[in-house]
Amino acid sequence: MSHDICIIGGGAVGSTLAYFLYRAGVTDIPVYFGHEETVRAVLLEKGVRVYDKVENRDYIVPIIPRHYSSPIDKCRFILNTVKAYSVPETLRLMEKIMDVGGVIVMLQNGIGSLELAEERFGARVAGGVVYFGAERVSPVYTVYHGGRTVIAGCRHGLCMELTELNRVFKLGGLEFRIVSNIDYYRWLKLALNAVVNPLTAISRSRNSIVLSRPGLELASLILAEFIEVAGKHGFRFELNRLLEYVVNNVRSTGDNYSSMAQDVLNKSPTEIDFINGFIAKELGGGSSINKIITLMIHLIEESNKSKNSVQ
Ligand SMILES: NC(=O)C1=CN([C@@H]2O[C@H](COP(=O)(O)OP(=O)(O)OC[C@H]3O[C@@H](n4cnc5c(N)ncnc54)[C@H](O)[C@@H]3O)[C@@H](O)[C@H]2O)C=CC1
Ligand SMILES: CC(C)(CO)C(=O)C(=O)O
Repeated sequence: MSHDICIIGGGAVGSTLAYFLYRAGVTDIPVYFGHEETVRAVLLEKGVRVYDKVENRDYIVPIIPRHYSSPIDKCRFILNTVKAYSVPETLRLMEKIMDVGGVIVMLQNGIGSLELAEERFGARVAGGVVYFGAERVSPVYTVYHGGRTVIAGCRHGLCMELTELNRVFKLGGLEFRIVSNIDYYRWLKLALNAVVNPLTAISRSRNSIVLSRPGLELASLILAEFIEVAGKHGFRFELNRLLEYVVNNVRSTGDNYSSMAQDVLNKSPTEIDFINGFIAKELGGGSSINKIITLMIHLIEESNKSKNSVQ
């Protein structure tokens, strides 16, 4: 079956994107899930439920649920919204469902997922950074907490096809902005996630915890190292402006549990190696704050796996 837009990963971000497409009048979006039970639950609900906290309204978003092991569509655009650690499992699926001339948009936080997809699909891949907060309350229920922007672009060429996504998402109320320097925006987003995600995961708190005194002190320490690493890659950032950017973004998603806090609360693996772990590695070893934070999150992951964890 031929479709314009398909989504891989019907979690918080995938469901929210399906919601904005639904608002634009697109109702036949195949969404690929990781579990058969979720496919059945979506069929039963006749869609995924999305609560728009900004509007204080609940929606059943009609989608076509698929299991990732049964790739039966041909898609012009593939929006990949699985977690970074699940991306390798989706490479074969993307190969099967990408139409001739199709474009993949990799929307994971951190560094590594876009690179992996580019290795396989070359210039047919775009990167995207998501500036909204969404919480997966159950496999078929997502709360959208606010923020209305996705920034996307290709690293090898212009990807003019993306203008079509810009048009359709705009109709639904989401700004899908296309840029020629997507790497700059990926680094900027890395700064935000390096602060918000581990601090909320360690404290098991909503994003607004970052605005507390110790939150902001830790943010400065994390960002100082981030600036050093970004500089080595040719991106210059200034600490006070980065802190201001983090504070503004935390304010607009303050009620959200970051994706990493959700992972920790759900006892799932986290994306720490793609975020703070990446920064620590690029610093070249030693006992950096990003290294310590990475180890702390790994410790929490271990504790979540073991019986020692307090329920
Ligand atoms: N939740 C948020 O507020 C934000 C999340 N992000 C980023 O977006 C990405 C997705 O995050 P979330 O939506 O929060 O994650 P999530 O955990 O809610 O959703 C991921 C979905 O992918 C599915 N999945 C796993 N393996 C799969 C496979 N092989 N095939 C198909 N589906 C598979 C899972 O079952 C799940 O439904 C992450 O990189 C995250 O860091 C970025 C900005 C905001
Ligand atoms: C923007 C933010 C911090 C929203 O929670 C996010 O990217 C995430 O949760 O991973």
